Amino acid sequence: MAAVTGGRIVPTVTPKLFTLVIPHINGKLLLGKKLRGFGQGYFNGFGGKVEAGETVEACARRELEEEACIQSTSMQHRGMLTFCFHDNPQPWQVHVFCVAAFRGEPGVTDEMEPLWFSPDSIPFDQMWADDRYWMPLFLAGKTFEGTFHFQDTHTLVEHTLREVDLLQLPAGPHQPTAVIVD
Ligand SMILES: CNc1ncnc2c1ncn2[C@@H]1O[C@H](COP(=O)(O)OP(=O)(O)OP(=O)(O)O)[C@@H](O)[C@H]1O
Repeated sequence: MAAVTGGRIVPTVTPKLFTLVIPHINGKLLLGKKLRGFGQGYFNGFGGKVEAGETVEACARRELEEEACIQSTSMQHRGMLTFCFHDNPQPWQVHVFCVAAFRGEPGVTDEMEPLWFSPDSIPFDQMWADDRYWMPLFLAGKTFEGTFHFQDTHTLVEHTLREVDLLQLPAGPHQPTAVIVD
């Protein structure tokens, strides 16, 4: 993809889309211990890559069901996080959802082991380095946007974070585009 700026053609890289879904009910958070794949061993919300033809919201619902065995009955889009990795030209755009109610009983899957945490026992030392920055806004019911730069995948070197009034979801079903790196 390329953008035209002041008569010059500037190559841009379309971010890869992800979801991150966190039930927050009666003051407690449901997080999952990742049992395999990217971020194995970390506690995180539930989520994953948005598939071709899928909306971001549909991905959030699907991942919650696949990874925690529950179905959201009340979900709110609360954050947009951009992760930039020094060794990867394609940034990740992660849409964070808060689940206020669900059907079913959280259960362990081959990917995640769900556990409830009170706000003062969130295991930040076993979580992604960005989580400790935006989680207070999430817990306070705020809507937020942030960009986090990682070196060597796990080392956070720089970030920006701000509250926003409104977040925009990408319109319609996801249509991945080829990454062009200049
Ligand atoms: C760098 N700092 C980060 N901080 C907080 N959360 C992060 C994160 N980096 C990735 N995440 C989340 O981790 C999940 C990975 O998803 P991931 O398992 O790779 O996707 P998916 O389930 O589609 O893949 P498989 O089908 O298992 O290969 C996904 O929710 C994504 O938002």
